[in-house]
Amino acid sequence: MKETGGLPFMKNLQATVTLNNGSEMPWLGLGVFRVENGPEAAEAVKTAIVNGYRSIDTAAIYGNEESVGEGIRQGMKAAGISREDLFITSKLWNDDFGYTSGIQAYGTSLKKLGLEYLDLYLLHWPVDGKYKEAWKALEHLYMDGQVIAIGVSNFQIHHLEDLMKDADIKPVVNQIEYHPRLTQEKLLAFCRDNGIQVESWSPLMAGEALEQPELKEIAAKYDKSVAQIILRWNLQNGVVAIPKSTNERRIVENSQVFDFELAEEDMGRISALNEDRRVGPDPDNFDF
Ligand SMILES: NC(=O)C1=CN([C@@H]2O[C@H](COP(=O)(O)OP(=O)(O)OC[C@H]3O[C@@H](n4cnc5c(N)ncnc54)[C@H](OP(=O)(O)O)[C@@H]3O)[C@@H](O)[C@H]2O)C=CC1
Ligand SMILES: O=C1CO[C@H](CO)[C@@H](O)[C@@H]1O
Repeated sequence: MKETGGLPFMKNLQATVTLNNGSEMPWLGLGVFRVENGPEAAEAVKTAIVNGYRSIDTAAIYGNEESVGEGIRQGMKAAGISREDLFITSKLWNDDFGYTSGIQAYGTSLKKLGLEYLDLYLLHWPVDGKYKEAWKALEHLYMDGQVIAIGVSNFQIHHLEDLMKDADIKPVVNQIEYHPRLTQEKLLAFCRDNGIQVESWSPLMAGEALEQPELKEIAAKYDKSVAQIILRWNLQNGVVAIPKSTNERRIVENSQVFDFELAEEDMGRISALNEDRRVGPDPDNFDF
């Protein structure tokens, strides 16, 4: 494989970033939102693991934890790896934001997944008036050794500042919508300054970004697909990415982003596509 001179820390699909609690998280993982609980979810997870993925991102609200667990077991067996080689994330859904309910929901997710622990457990959305109590539940799970790391998702700067005022443990990760149309630079800088790793959801804009003419032009220049260009742009910005696919060819394609490097000029061209445009809900104005 060609050396990526500027980025010696991201050599391949198993390359990890060290989180603020010392644990290691792969730079790239598989997302499984909108994948029904059943053979398709299990197959996608197994396919990803067999093709070298080590990180899987699910959530209680996706309703597919059982099949994701099945895929994990099949994938480990087929790839000849063990649980410690994987990084599994799930998320506490908003309805369970409370101390006792948060702890119980974690147990339910583990049971559905058939796992003894998660590598990362996230608060799914910053539910007003509830996220601090829910965070206490995650802190308990962490202090009790039941989970390797805890973090948040969809938190804006003001949510993070408010949470960290009272928290005993800092979130390791903030998983946010992030793609060339939504670069959230202030939030990224805040997370960087506070040692919180940013992770991108809908990195491909749920598919919408793939027809963008400027991205197509850059893709042609590097002889890569638009998806690969976007994912590489994520990594070079220091952002972990979890693209979703249930198609084997695209699962593999999305993983082939460690053998080339985008020039500064092209990184800038991609970032300049920002329009502060979301494909998902606004963390300051959601009603679920
Ligand atoms: N924390 C949060 O609030 C949220 C978290 N997430 C997480 O982030 C993950 C990724 O986000 P998601 O919204 O799924 O969207 P993505 O941006 O990952 O896009 C997924 C879509 O792009 C298609 N696709 C994937 N790879 C390629 C490719 N190489 N070429 C062409 N098309 C491709 C997929 O279709 P196909 O499967 O047919 O390949 C699918 O339609 C989720 O699955 C979930 O785990 C998502 C939303 C919110
Ligand atoms: O992960 C998720 C996928 O999208 C859903 C609705 O848009 C959200 O509930 C959730 O954040």
